[in-house]
Parts: sequence; C-alpha cells; structure tokens
Amino acid sequence: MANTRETPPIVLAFSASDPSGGAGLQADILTLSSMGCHPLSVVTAITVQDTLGVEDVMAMEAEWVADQARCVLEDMPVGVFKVGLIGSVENVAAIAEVVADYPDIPLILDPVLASGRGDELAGDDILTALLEMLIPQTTLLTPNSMEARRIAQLDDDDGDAEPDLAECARRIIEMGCEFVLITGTHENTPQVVNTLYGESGVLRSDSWQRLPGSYHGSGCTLASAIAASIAQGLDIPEAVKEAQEFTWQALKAGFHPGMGQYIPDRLFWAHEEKDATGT
Ligand SMILES: Nc1ncnc2c1ncn2[C@@H]1O[C@H](COP(=O)(O)OP(=O)(O)O)[C@@H](O)[C@H]1O
Ligand SMILES: Cc1ncc(COP(=O)(O)O)c(N)n1
Repeated sequence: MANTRETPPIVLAFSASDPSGGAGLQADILTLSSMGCHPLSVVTAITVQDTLGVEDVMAMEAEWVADQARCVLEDMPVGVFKVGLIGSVENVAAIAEVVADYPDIPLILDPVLASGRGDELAGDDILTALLEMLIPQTTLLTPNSMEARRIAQLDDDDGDAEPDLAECARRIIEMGCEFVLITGTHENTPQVVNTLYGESGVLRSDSWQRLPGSYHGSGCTLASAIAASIAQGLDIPEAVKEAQEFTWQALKAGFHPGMGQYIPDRLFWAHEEKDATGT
C-alpha cells in the first residue's frame, strides 16, 4: 500500500556546518524537525569549532551554494527561507540572487556576525553585502542587541548614552526589511527582553527568566523555530512568540557535553515524554 502521509511544511536553511552539533545547520535541522517541518539544508560553509569557540571557517564556493538551492527548489515546495552563517561576500550575492527569484517565500535572516565567545564570523565586507543585497529582501531579521547596533551602525557612537535599540530597529527597517526581532540576552537586565518591531514601532515585547550559563546555537534555534512556525501557518508576531517559548524550553533542558557553552536540547519534548512514561 502506498504511503499516504502528508508532506510536512518545508523550510530551506542556508547555513554552515558546526561539528559540535550545537549551532548552524545541525541546530537548524534539529529545530525544524522537532517543530514538525522538513528541513532542506544548503551548506554555505564548513566551520572548525567546539563549545569553546570557532577556530576556522571555510566558505563553500558560491556556485555550489546556488546550485544546491536551485536543485531542491525546483523539486520541492519551499514554505520559508532561513539564512544563518553565510561565509563570504560571494555567497551573500548567490543567496540574494536565488531568493530574488522566489519573492513570495518569507525570508528569516539571522545575521551571524560573531560567535557567543566573540569570534568574528562576518567581517565588514560581508556586513556591507548583507545591507545591500539581503536585508532589503528580508521578512524578519533576528539580531541580538550587539548585532543590531553594528547593523544600524550605532555601535561606535561617541556619546555616553547606550544607543537606543528602538532607534536601531527603526534604522534597520529603513534598510528594507519588514520586521526586526532584537534579542536582549547580552543586555544588563535581570530578565532577557526580546522586542519585535515593525514599520509602526513595537509589535510585541516578551520577557524571559534569564537562565544561568551561555548557550551554543541559541540564536540559530530561535531563527529556525520562527521559520518553522511561519511554515506551520502562524503570522509573524505569533511565530515569534511560539519560537521564543520553544527556544527557552530547549535552553532550559540544555546539557553540558564539553568544556564550554551548554547545548540546547531541541528534542526536549520527546525526552520529557520519555521520562514521563518511563519508556
Ligand atoms: N541565558 C539565557 N536565558 C534565557 N534566554 C536566553 C539565554 N540566552 C539566550 N536566550 C534566548 O535565546 C534566544 C536567542 O538568543 P540570542 O542571544 O539572540 O542568541 P545569539 O546571541 O546566539 O544570536 C533568545 O530568544 C533569547 O531570549
Ligand atoms: C556554523 C555556525 N552558525 C552559527 C553560529 C552562531 O551560533 P549562535 O546561535 O550561538 O550565535 C555558529 N557558532 N556556527
């Protein structure tokens, strides 16, 4: 008898491999699968990293990035694009050209500029390319507060006052993306406050209990969880809420397999069910 299972929503992730299994394409595959989507993975780069930090990045040739994407796009109906670490200016151009041919597919862009430890993952050349070619095609950008200041070019203000994140969001939206979710993990606040902005200003702001420790791949998990929620039919504010909840639960269930950061457990619900039933 033929298998009649309905095809799950499909998300195409452009991201780089992380051999530690915590971030990048491994985080995307785990998150998207855990949230009921089928992940397509277009490899943009290979990294040498562990839970302590990133040692090296080798970008894939841009033609290979475009070919991987076009091949699967011609075969399967993609619901959402998610972009993480890109690796080179040429790869930004290749991705921008591919997604321009699919203007109806929402694009979630996680601007991976630095690792949790602060290793630079995108230089100013890649940032400029993002601003020119990809941010204008982005539905939702998910910077942390440091990335937001760098993208908005408000990080080197010589005034005393901390640049206002709302002003960063306003500038980023002026650059052409529709929505910005700025995460507040790196702010000196008792709770983590994440704020979603649209053209009209703040659309929602959510506070989360600050968990102890630092988590490898938390940003990748959040962006993929948003992509999955949109692919499942939620609108942007609802998808952002659902994805933050998923990410917080995954972080709370995180484990410490090595010498550095914790790794989120993106299959926390399956492990909870297993614990509850004792199977
Ligand atoms: N220590 C923490 N406690 C609670 N939530 C956290 C913590 N670290 C990260 N998060 C959550 O994980 C998500 C992604 O975090 P973020 O800091 O943006 O990641 P990155 O800096 O890796 O891009 C956000 O929703 C944020 O609220
Ligand atoms: C391949 C790859 N992609 C992304 C990140 C950022 O991870 P985080 O979500 O912790 O900022 C990373 N360290 N490695």
